[in-house]
Amino acid sequence: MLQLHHIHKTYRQHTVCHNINLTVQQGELLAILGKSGSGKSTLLNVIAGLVSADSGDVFINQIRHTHTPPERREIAMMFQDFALLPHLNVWQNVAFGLKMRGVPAQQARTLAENRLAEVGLHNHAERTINQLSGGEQQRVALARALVVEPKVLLLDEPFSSLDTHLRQQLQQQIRQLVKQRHIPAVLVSHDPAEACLMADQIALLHSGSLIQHGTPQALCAQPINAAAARLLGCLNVRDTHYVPPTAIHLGQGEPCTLIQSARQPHGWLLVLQHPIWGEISTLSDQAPPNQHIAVQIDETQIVHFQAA
Ligand SMILES: Nc1ncnc2c1ncn2[C@@H]1O[C@H](COP(=O)(O)OP(=O)(O)OP(=O)(O)O)[C@@H](O)[C@H]1O
Repeated sequence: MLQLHHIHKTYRQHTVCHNINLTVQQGELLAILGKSGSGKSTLLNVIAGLVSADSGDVFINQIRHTHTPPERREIAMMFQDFALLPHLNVWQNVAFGLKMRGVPAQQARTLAENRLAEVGLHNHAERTINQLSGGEQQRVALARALVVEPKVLLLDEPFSSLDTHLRQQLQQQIRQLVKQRHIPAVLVSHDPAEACLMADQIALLHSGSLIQHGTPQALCAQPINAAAARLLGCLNVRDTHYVPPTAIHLGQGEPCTLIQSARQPHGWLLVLQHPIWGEISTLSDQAPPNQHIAVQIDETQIVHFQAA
């Protein structure tokens, strides 16, 4: 289990982590969502020991690691840019961390090959890194992260350079491995869809503060304020309220002007001008009419944000 207690960090007078408290259980993946500069990487680096917090504590499996050097925290990190060593082949890259820990060469090779098999790369062990695609390189990075049997897995936007298909494959694979290995994992992301797909819980960071924390379903149903709703990628967000697309029904109620329609994989995304609620977006399984459409909003599903 990973626990953060009252983590606080400032750079000069600028607070980048403001009294952060979080717990990630074994086999659970926590996604940290926030805008650029909100403090996501700083928090990850505090967990890894690469940055010292001004105050607060990091616990791994109930043991305080606040002042443990990074190499003794038993944490594995995966980054956006893979950080593989080009002069070593695939299995040597995976075995590198074991070699540094003094594991005998043959044993390190066997363990590396087992991890490569786990990520579907057992036939690529002898290749050089530049003979691999981006997705394969990222799976080598995953095998390398897991081979040292880490107590915590940290993922700093590891999918941003992959195409949609590879990204989905690796997202699923990481989720499965975190469950199988029963380790806590923390994923830093800008992408609400990725966070909702992968995470058991999401923490929303805004200017260094944790503004909301919970399951993806709970957060999307009741975002605490407009900033939280926007971070979650919700449509129909105003500073005072949020209308979930599911609260909007087509075919009766107020006539609305159709501003825009776009075909999506799961139907039509419509943007409408409603006489009371202003611009709203909804999904429809039917092709929209030309200019006007009747819309009813189910007011019971409107979430009103707390006053700031
Ligand atoms: N070593 C440093 N010295 C001074 N300021 C820093 C340092 N590292 C980060 N910062 C500042 O702290 C703030 C948070 O940075 P951080 O990298 O944690 O944000 P982030 O949410 O990960 O951003 P991004 O999504 O762009 O990677 C930023 O304003 C950044 O400029």
